[in-house]
Amino acid sequence: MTCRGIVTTMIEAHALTKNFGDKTAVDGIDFTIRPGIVTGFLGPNGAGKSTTMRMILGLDRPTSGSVHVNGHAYAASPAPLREVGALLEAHAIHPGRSARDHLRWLAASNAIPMWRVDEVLEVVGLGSVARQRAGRFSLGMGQRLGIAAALLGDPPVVVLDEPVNGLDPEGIRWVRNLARNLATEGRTVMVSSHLMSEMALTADHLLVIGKGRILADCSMSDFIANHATSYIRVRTPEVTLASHILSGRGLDVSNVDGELRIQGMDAPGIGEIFHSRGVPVHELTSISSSLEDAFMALTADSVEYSAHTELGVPA
Ligand SMILES: Nc1ncnc2c1ncn2[C@@H]1O[C@H](COP(=O)(O)OP(=O)(O)OP(=O)(O)O)[C@@H](O)[C@H]1O
Repeated sequence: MTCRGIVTTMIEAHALTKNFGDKTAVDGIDFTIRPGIVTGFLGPNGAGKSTTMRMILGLDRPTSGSVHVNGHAYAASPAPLREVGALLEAHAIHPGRSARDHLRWLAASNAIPMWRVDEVLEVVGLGSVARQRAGRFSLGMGQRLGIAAALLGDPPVVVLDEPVNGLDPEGIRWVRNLARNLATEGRTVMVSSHLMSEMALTADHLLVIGKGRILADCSMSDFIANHATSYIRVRTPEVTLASHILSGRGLDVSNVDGELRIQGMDAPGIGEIFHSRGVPVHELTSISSSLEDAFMALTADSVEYSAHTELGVPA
């Protein structure tokens, strides 16, 4: 599949805000989504991801601020499906219509040639069920059909809201590869998720949102370097001696509430040193905090519905 669109297309938001009554869903955010990479839009439930994407697509009107695709509001686009392809969480497909007819109807209303319908049905793996009624489709098949609709106009910008929802592992891998291929072709690709583990495998750049605000806007590699930590935890009654010995070996040692956290050597190496110096060790554990942990820590204050409130005790 080739990208016939403009390869410099970007999505740019300035002070983008959306209130629903007295609820602020999106709170004055600024961001730029660039072409040629996959940007992961990550946040816990209720963070404002869908509302932001709906504003990008002109389906919700910002309360204030703006979001532009290729320099203009998307709602003003003369050929919307050729400019932005989108998969939203709740996509309306007439249950009695076949997958093929659904796409043909979309194609006709966007002046897209009919041969493109069969092409995208093959791309998403629905070629063999193209004439079946969409109402009988599984959640995963429905997602594939939604993605087919997003790709129909061969758009330079692709926005996918939680695309792996309902997909089996093979489908998840397929979406991941698809997003990466679309970016490699020079398209602007924005993918939302509430799963850090998924984004870690898909995104080049991360935009983390919590309670309507941007919490991080950085490359995936910077996020990993800054947030994914690993160290060796040591508990010993000889804290001062142990710390002195390890620091003398050039290791990075910190004392956190009486436990030593050591970076620069693995657990067996540290154990050997303590053994040779006769230092008693009560615990020697290799700790690695995952990206999921880092994401949870970053968004901990922004989670709307958390499960750690005890019954009867208000949060
Ligand atoms: N039409 C609406 N009316 C009132 N409140 C809304 C409306 N749409 C969204 N909200 C609220 O705005 C906030 C952001 O919702 P949004 O759906 O954008 O979050 P999200 O990050 O996409 O979450 P999820 O992953 O659960 O879909 C939530 O508190 C939500 O309840």
